[in-house]
Amino acid sequence: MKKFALIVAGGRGNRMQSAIPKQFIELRDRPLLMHTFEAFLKNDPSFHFILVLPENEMGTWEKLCKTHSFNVKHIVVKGGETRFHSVKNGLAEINEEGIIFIHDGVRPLVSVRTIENCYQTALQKGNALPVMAPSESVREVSGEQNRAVDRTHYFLVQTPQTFRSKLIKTAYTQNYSEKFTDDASVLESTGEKIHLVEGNRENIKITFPEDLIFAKALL
Ligand SMILES: Nc1ccn([C@@H]2O[C@H](COP(=O)(O)OP(=O)(O)OP(=O)(O)O)[C@@H](O)[C@H]2O)c(=O)n1
Ligand SMILES: C[C@](O)(CO)[C@H](O)COP(=O)(O)O
Repeated sequence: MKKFALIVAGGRGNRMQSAIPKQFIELRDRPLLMHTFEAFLKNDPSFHFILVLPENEMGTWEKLCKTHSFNVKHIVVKGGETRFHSVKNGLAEINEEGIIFIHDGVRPLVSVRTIENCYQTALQKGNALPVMAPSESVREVSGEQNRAVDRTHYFLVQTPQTFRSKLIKTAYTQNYSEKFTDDASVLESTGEKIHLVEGNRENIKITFPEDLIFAKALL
C-alpha cells in the first residue's frame, strides 16, 4: 500500500515568540522540519511527502534545502487560515489510493514504532490515532467552578493521525467547524469510529520555547 506523509507546517508559531517560524529553527544543525521528514524515512524510505508551508515562507524553505543539501523529494503546498484549511490543501494533492499520515511538522520526535502502530491499524481498520495517557491529575473547569475528573477516561492526542485516503478525503469535503481541532475530529463527525493506538511520550508538539530544550536533548 502506498504511504503518504502529509506534513503540515503552515502555521505562524506565535506561542514560540521566535523571529523565524518555529518549523525552521535549527536543532542539531538542521531545521526542525528536516528532522520530522527523517523520522518518517527511518520508518520507511518509500514514503511520498507533501509539505504544507505558509506561502510567504516557501522561498526560505527552498534556500534551507539548498544550504543543508536536503534532497528528499516532496511537493510543497501553500497553507490556509487554520490547520484544517492547510490539511485540506495538502489532501487535494493526493489523488491515489493509499494510507495518509497527517503529521504536525513540529513533532520531530515521533518514533518509528508510533508510525508503524498507526500504519498497521489504519490498514486493518481505516484509521489510527496515536495517544498517551496523561501523567498528571486532570480537572474540568466550567466558569468559576472546577472539579477533579477520573483521568483514566482521558488521553492526550498526538500525530500522525493516519487514514485510508478515501475516508479522510471525503471527511475533508465538510465545511470548517471550530470543533475540528485535529483530523480525527473531522472524520469522527462523519460517524466513523476512531481507533486509538499507543503513541510515544517524547512525541511532543514543539509549541513553547522550553520545548526546544527537550527536543535538542533527544534528537
Ligand atoms: N494555519 C495553520 C496552522 C497550523 N498549521 C500547522 O499545524 C501544526 C500544529 O499547530 P501549532 O503547533 O499550533 O502551530 P502554529 O499554529 O504555528 O502555532 P501557534 O498556535 O503558536 O501560532 C504545526 O505544524 C503548524 O505549522 C498549519 O499547517 N496551518
Ligand atoms: C493536531 C494536534 O497536534 C493533536 O494534538 C493538535 O490538536 C493541534 O492543536 P493546535 O492548537 O493547532 O496546536
